[in-house]
Amino acid sequence: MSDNIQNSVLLSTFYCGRKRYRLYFHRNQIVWDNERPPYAQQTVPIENVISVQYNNIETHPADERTYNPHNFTIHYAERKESSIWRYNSLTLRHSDPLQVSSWVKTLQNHLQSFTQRPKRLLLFVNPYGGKKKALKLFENFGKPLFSIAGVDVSVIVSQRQNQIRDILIHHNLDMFDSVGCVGGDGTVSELLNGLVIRECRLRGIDPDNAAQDLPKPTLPVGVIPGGSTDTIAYCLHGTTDVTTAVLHIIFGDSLGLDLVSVRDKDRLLRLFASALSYGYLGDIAYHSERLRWMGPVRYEYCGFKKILANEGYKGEITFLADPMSGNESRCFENCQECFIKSNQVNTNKMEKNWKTIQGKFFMVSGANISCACERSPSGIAPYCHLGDGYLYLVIIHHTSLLNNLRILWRFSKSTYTTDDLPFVEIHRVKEFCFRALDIPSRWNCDGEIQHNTDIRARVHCQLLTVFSRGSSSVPVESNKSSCGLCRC
Ligand SMILES: Nc1ncnc2c1ncn2[C@@H]1O[C@H](COP(=O)(O)OP(=O)(O)OP(=O)(O)O)[C@@H](O)[C@H]1O
Repeated sequence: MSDNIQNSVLLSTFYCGRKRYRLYFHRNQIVWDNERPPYAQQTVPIENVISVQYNNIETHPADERTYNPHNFTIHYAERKESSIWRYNSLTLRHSDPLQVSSWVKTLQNHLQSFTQRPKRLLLFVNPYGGKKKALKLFENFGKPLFSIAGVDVSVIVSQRQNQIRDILIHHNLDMFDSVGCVGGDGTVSELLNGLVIRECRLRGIDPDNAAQDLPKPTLPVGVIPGGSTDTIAYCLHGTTDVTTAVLHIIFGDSLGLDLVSVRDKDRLLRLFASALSYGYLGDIAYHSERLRWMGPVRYEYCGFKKILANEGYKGEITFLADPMSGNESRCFENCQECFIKSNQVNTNKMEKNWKTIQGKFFMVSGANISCACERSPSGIAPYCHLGDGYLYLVIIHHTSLLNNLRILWRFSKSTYTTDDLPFVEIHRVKEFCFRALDIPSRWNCDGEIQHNTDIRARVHCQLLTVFSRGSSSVPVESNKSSCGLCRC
């Protein structure tokens, strides 16, 4: 932002209805206060302003719209509780049109300097996920806000699985400056896989060649929750509130999200953003898919059946470990850990410290983010950051049914810890391999089933740019008491 814009000062008195307000604009803050008691003052930073517009004069719908030179509206967002953002507006009136135009021009100039804000968004809507309400969610909460913000949104409602991925790989996207989706983790997964493969295609890179680095997609991504669990949206925004997610896209602020590639011997199977889980969670994903008609409750039903069965899966895990010493910070807005990584050249100079564990496991998970969601406010890897370049390998050895219930109960608490549970191991890793040694389970990869059991997973630091300001550091206590793990 240029110094001239930065230092501009405005001060006027306006009417809002019958109330008189003194309005200031200085150092990027809009402040208004009542001229008469009660003397309430409100401040809105310019970066929280969505748009500033003249009001229209009410005319016959057939007539051309004319604006009222005496009235204007400041559309802005304010943080309510914890991570939740809400839309608000302030309409002001002045008898002198010059006063109004000076405010409108100055504020609009400031907003134009936010060049990171999206103008032309390609938005995919998955009508099949969650409670099948994604389109309604967009129409009710997304469309009006994007219109106020002046974002031109092109909507594609997906018609089949993997269509989003295919469109992104094969179509010309030059007319868009951003892409987004309304859906659950599976929809986000289609989006990110499509974008990375597209970038490979454009740059002539073979994604199946593990020796080549995967390229970073150029388009930033917006994630609007519309699925069943919405772990990725929750970890990005600290909530699954749709309005909050839409406002995060409109603000245009972004952060780098790590992605993890999953390969078998010959090829790239897929990339994921939240978690890759084998055993208990893999089986839940597999069995619950056929019960989709039950809605999100299918996860509880399958989880309950699987936990009672208490099966164990023999396997071998080999991982490239990193000493986790002292790293118990959580990933919130303005995260220093992620910021440092965004400025670091990825040298991959880590000591090659491979370790192998063989055994019978209840569950093996590679978490790329904390995997927090409404029912598990800390997730399975509370200290995993969005863009730290690490995976958290959570290994739960096969144990008694009672111990399984203990771990599920812990996952549903915001004060999650496993230090006193000898059957749980957590390692911070860059890469891991898994080999099934007897009856195979499946992998649950961002909620999607992956049948190849023998895989190699590697993290790619901040490969995706996502619209988000991060979640608030004030944790929200879960108000649901059911088990958290089976829905992660
Ligand atoms: N039109 C469609 N018809 C059928 N399947 C679709 C369609 N569009 C997308 N899909 C697929 O639907 C599946 C489920 O979508 P999604 O993951 O978004 O919802 P969910 O499983 O209810 O939510 P979550 O993953 O957050 O639990 C994904 O595999 C996605 O690829």
